[in-house]
Amino acid sequence: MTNPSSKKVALITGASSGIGAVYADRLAARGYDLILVARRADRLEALCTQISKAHGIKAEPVVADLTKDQDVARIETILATHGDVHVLVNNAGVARLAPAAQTSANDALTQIALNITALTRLTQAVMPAFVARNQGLIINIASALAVHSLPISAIYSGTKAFVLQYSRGLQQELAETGVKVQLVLPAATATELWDLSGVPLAALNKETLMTTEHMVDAALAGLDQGEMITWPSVADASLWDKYEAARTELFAGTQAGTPAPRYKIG
Ligand SMILES: NC(=O)C1=CN([C@@H]2O[C@H](COP(=O)(O)OP(=O)(O)OC[C@H]3O[C@@H](n4cnc5c(N)ncnc54)[C@H](OP(=O)(O)O)[C@@H]3O)[C@@H](O)[C@H]2O)C=CC1
Ligand SMILES: N[C@@H](C=O)C(=O)O
Repeated sequence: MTNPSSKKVALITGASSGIGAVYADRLAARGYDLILVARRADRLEALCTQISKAHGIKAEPVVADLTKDQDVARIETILATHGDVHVLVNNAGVARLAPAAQTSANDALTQIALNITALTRLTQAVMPAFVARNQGLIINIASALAVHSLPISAIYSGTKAFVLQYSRGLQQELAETGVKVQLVLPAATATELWDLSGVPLAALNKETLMTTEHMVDAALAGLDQGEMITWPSVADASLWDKYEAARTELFAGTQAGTPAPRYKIG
């Protein structure tokens, strides 16, 4: 598939609501044509009409259920062959917040399929074209829960920890190329995700809740400032540096080759 206008295209997953819909608006305002992916065709079509009028760009809805193999394969094909896709926003995600012991296998696998498998497949599909062009941007939406587990978030936190480590690894692999991977770790943001998760939005402390507009604008401001890891709500940026320093020291401590003395072995 080739775009005859050769305009830069951003493909955004989970664009039918919440954070993804605001990314669509903001990237259109920056001049990108859009491919918007989600399951709800009516929402996608309305958004494409509204955004293309507002910003004078082309916006195409692509209906896909990214927990289904054939639907992910269709999006992989677009990413691998389109030629004008310069930005992939891996935003589609789902949370089912409940103790793991009370979570059905289906709910667990849905979170893994969407938050991990689809994100990985789409990233892997677009990377060869980006690397060949030595240009491209992948924005991976993780969560503050990537570094924190609650008694109701074992599976969700696990999926977001994957996004964190996968993105960090890619950043190192691609460091000498023109391909950028931005990892975004939002905290609670006011979206439909909450009511679907089992924890109603109304139950959250409003003071800890960010608007979607603030979240996306902060993430894009971080990107413009050259950040590859963006914590939209964290005021003290040195906290991540300290976390990284402690993590690096811990990893170095594992490279001993013998049991730690406290285990009194041999
Ligand atoms: N809200 C929050 O507090 C936080 C959210 N995040 C992350 O932000 C991202 C966006 O979530 P948010 O905007 O909050 O939530 P929303 O529920 O508003 O948006 C989720 C989007 O994902 C799409 N989606 C869900 N299931 C599928 C599927 N099977 N196939 C394709 N698309 C699907 C939905 O569209 P449709 O139903 O039409 O398919 C929707 O567009 C997620 O990755 C989430 O984990 C991270 C931290 C905090
Ligand atoms: N999606 C939210 C809740 O689980 C989050 O990531 O904070």
